[in-house]
Amino acid sequence: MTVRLRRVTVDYASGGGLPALRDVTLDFRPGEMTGVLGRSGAGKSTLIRCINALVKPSSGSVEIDGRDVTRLGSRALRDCRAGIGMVFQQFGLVPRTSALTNVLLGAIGQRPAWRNALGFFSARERAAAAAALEAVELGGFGPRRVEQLSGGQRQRVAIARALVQRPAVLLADEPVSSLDPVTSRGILELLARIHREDARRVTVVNLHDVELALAYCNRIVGLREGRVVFDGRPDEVDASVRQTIYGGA
Ligand SMILES: Nc1ncnc2c1ncn2[C@@H]1O[C@H](COP(=O)(O)OP(=O)(O)OP(=O)(O)O)[C@@H](O)[C@H]1O
Repeated sequence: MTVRLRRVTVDYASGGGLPALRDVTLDFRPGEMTGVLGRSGAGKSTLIRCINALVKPSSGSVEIDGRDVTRLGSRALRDCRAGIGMVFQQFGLVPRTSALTNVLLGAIGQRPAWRNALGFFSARERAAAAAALEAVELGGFGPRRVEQLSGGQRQRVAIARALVQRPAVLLADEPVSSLDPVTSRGILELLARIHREDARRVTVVNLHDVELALAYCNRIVGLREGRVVFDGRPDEVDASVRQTIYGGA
C-alpha cells in the first residue's frame, strides 16, 4: 500500500488566511510509521483528513495504491475507506453503547448494506471484535458502556475498532492528547505493534509529543504553516530541526 500526495493545497477560506496545506508532495510507503509534527494549526489534521478524503484538496492529488481518492464516487470511496483505519482526536466513539459494539461498528464499512440495516453481526465478527479488545488489553470490558471508561481506555477501544478493519492504512490524529505519559506510551506501543503486524501497512500519526514520535515512528514529517519543512529519520531530528518545525518566526 502506498499513499501518494502530489502538490496538495487545501485552502479552507479560499483566499482568506494562509492555506492549511501548501503544495505538499509526500509518499507514504509500506512499512513506514510516520510521525507528523508541527505547531497547532500547522496542518497535521488536514493532512490526515486528505488521505481519507474527509477533506478535498483545493488542488493536487491524493492517491492510494494508484487510485486518486479525490475523484472517487461514493461507492468506490466507501470501499477505499474500508481499508483505512482512523483513530480520531476525540475518540469518535458512541458513548452510550458498549465497548464491544463500538469495536463491531469498525467492521461496518466492509459489510453488505443489508446486514448493516439489520444490525446483524456474525459470530466471526463478534469473535474478531472480542480479540481486538483483548489485543488492547480490554478483554473484560466488552459489555461496559464507553461513557463508563477512562480516557485511555476509550482511546484503546478506538484503536481496537481500527484494528478489526485490518486496515492497509492506519491514521491516528492526536491519539494521546489528554492522556498521562505512561498511558500515552502504552498507546504508541500498541500502534507500533499493530503497524508491524503487516509489513505493507502505512501508518500516519499526528503527535504533539516529539519524544514519543522519535521513540516509536521510523519516519518524521515536520509541517509548518502548511508546508513540509522536514522529512527524515527520527535520529536526524536535532535542535536545529526542532527549531525549523517549532521555533519562533
Ligand atoms: N474546517 C475548517 N474550516 C476552516 N479552516 C479550518 C478548518 N479546519 C482547519 N482549519 C484551519 O486550517 C489550519 C490547519 O488546521 P489543522 O487542524 O490541520 O492543524 P493542526 O496542525 O492539526 O492543529 P492542532 O495541532 O491544533 O490540531 C488552521 O489554521 C485551522 O484554523
